[in-house]
Amino acid sequence: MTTYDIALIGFGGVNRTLAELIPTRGEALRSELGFGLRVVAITDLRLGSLVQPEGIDLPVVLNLGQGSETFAEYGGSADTNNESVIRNCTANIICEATFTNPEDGEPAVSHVRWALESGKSVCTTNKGPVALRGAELTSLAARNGVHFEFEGAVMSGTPVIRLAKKMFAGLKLNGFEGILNGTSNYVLGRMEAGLDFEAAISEAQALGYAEANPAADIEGYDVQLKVLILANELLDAGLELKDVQRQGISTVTPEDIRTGALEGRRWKLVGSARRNPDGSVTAGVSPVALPLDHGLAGISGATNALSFDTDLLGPVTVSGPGAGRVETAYALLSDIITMHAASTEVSANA
Ligand SMILES: NC(=O)c1ccc[n+]([C@@H]2O[C@H](COP(=O)([O-])OP(=O)(O)OC[C@H]3O[C@@H](n4cnc5c(N)ncnc54)[C@H](O)[C@@H]3O)[C@@H](O)[C@H]2O)c1
Ligand SMILES: N[C@@H](CCO)C(=O)O
Repeated sequence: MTTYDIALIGFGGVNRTLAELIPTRGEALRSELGFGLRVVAITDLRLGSLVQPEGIDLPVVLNLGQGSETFAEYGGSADTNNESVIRNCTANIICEATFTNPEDGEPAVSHVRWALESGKSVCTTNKGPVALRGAELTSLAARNGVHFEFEGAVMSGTPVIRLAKKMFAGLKLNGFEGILNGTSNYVLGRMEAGLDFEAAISEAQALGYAEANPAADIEGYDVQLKVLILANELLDAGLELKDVQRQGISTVTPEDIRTGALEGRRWKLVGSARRNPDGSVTAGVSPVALPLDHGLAGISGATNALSFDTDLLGPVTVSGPGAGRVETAYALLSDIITMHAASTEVSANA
């Protein structure tokens, strides 16, 4: 039985939930999928770092983080020591779930680079490294014979990136449009129900949907990164962040929402990309008042939906959770399952 040792970089909502899933889903993983998981290192800005090659006692560390205590009181350090932990710990897989930085992706880009350079596979839900350094990190992983997986960077655990890459073979993808931010979709829905903007954002934060700085959700930065990821991964668009036009929902007023409702329209934040006749790709994100019979108009709460425009099937739409701690932790698990399946295939063919 294979056991993968993992390191959790960032111990907030997503990686904590992964740490909760490991004991609860551990038996099913072992019996159904043929591998076990053991956490051997954790780093976090507030807690510091803890490295235990024999395996960290997860129930103990899951109780930390409410007060001012750090890992120093548990045999670790109050400093994150990210580079040394990532490079030197015994983990096979690094799960990167620190804050998304929409400007340059740091320090997560460095976290991923250190891991891949030291022969460790990486799964991440962090959009920064994937959107801003995706091609470079994918090729670094290939050069080092390890994996770089990031399904949770778009639509949390709902499979869209792997699904499109694996299942659309033989089809031509002309573009996509979708609702790709759970927080703004939740906020627009709550405003439609009469709640004010700030109260709706507070609710989305409490539910674990919002970014550390919710302006990233509200001003469209989060969807801009997701559109960039999808355009480059699925349309081979070769775009940079500045090529994706961005407008968020802060300009949508309660009055716009009321007027839209009277006209049979619903405001949604829509991210899209389309291949032009000359082969180039136009991509962007903006709020749109969709007619109620539009396929995306009925997507509510933190649910997301992505409609792919294919040549032989026409539109193919995937809908599911776009945010949430459990949903996103599952994305990391699905990345590890993918890595395991790839390793098993290699061994079978050897
Ligand atoms: N929560 C969701 O629904 C969701 C969905 C998809 C993707 N994501 C992405 O997943 C990542 C994690 O999300 P989350 O909800 O867990 O966020 P969070 O804010 O709850 O947790 C992030 C954690 O990272 C830690 N951290 C920040 N910088 C660090 C550093 N340099 N070194 C070590 N630790 C550091 C913070 O202390 C915090 O505990 C983010 O990039 C987010 O964009 C989240
Ligand atoms: N803050 C993001 C998390 C998922 O990337 C959202 O609300 O969709």
